[in-house]
Amino acid sequence: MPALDRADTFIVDVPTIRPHVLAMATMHSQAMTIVRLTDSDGVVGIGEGTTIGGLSYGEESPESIKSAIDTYIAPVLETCDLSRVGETMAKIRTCVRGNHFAKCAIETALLDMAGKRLGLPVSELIGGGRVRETLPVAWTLASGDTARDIAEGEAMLEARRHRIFKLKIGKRSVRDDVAHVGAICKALGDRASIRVDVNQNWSEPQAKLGMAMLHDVGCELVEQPIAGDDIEAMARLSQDQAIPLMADEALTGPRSALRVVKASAASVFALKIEQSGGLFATAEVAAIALAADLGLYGGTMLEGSVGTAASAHVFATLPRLDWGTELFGPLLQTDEILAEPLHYADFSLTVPIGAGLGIALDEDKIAYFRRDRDGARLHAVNTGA
Ligand SMILES: O=C(O)C[C@H]1C=CC(=O)O1
Ligand SMILES: [Mn+2]
Repeated sequence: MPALDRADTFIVDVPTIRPHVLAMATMHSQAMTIVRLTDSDGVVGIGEGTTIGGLSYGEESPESIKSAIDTYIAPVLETCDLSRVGETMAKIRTCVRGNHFAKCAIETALLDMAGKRLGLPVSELIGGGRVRETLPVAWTLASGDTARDIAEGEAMLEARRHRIFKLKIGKRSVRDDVAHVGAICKALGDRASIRVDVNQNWSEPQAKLGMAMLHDVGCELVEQPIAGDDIEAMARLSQDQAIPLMADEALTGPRSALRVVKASAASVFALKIEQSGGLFATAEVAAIALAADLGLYGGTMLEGSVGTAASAHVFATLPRLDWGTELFGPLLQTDEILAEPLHYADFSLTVPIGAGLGIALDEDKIAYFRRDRDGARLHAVNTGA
């Protein structure tokens, strides 16, 4: 039986190509907690735990992901047959509550190992297996400046990289935000799909006003306008407003997905592997949405290439992907940590075909960007504020 030989975890900080302005934080770099598991047969698997703006997005931080793995999950792995992914994850769940991002990083690494052992891509080990080779990819316009966002959108269209744009709003007044979205819809809307993400920052009255105004300016979708735990208010908005409401922060795994469906609180689900608690759990969330005839969208926590590849393998198994994906995380970073970058072309990402995740780390880049290599080089700018 393959047992754990080594579990390495390290945080990697890579700068972003420009400030990324969200309602709750402005990012200047991304912090990725990478886990590398090696088993007694020498098989290696990698996974990623990543969030946005330190603790400003969710309940786990890069540091808490690392500490949950090092202190509580690795000792459980030492007692497991690592070739049995489901059994290993079930054992971890009995010892560790919550900590979905950390669990997702581990499950990703175990699936990478399982795929390498079997000679199959991870997408063949999830749900009903792979049904698509490429995924449409949105880009987030979030420079904080309308003219710069329009220029960036034009450049993306010209390069045939993206024709779906998500705008991050919720930081300014509703009217100022809608004016910003309206200007972008006017400039790009006949050639692109324009959506917004409020990241929970509106009250219900603000959301009522904002959603009605956004619909009028040509915006196609509103992601998580209000608090993700206010299912009743999401249901009122979803039923009363013409513009579709997409649930994001409200979805933290299959049970929450069922609650949202039962309340008719959203018409589209943003699927996220980390928020859901892993790749298998994401497939379960998707199954609930499909059974309820909701729209599907492949979301991101702005992971780097490891988490993005893992997400791509899950999204490649979805029979429907009505709203595309936003798996652009690696493109927001100034540098690539893979030996071979993921392939983006023709408005799409190609799902890797090799065994496991089908990717390999560039060890020199990892050595350069590791936070423990030369102290807190980028950490100060990575905490949100
Ligand atoms: O969906 C989120 O809330 C997180 C994220 C996705 C794209 C982006 O720019 O931020
Ligand atoms: Mn979102």
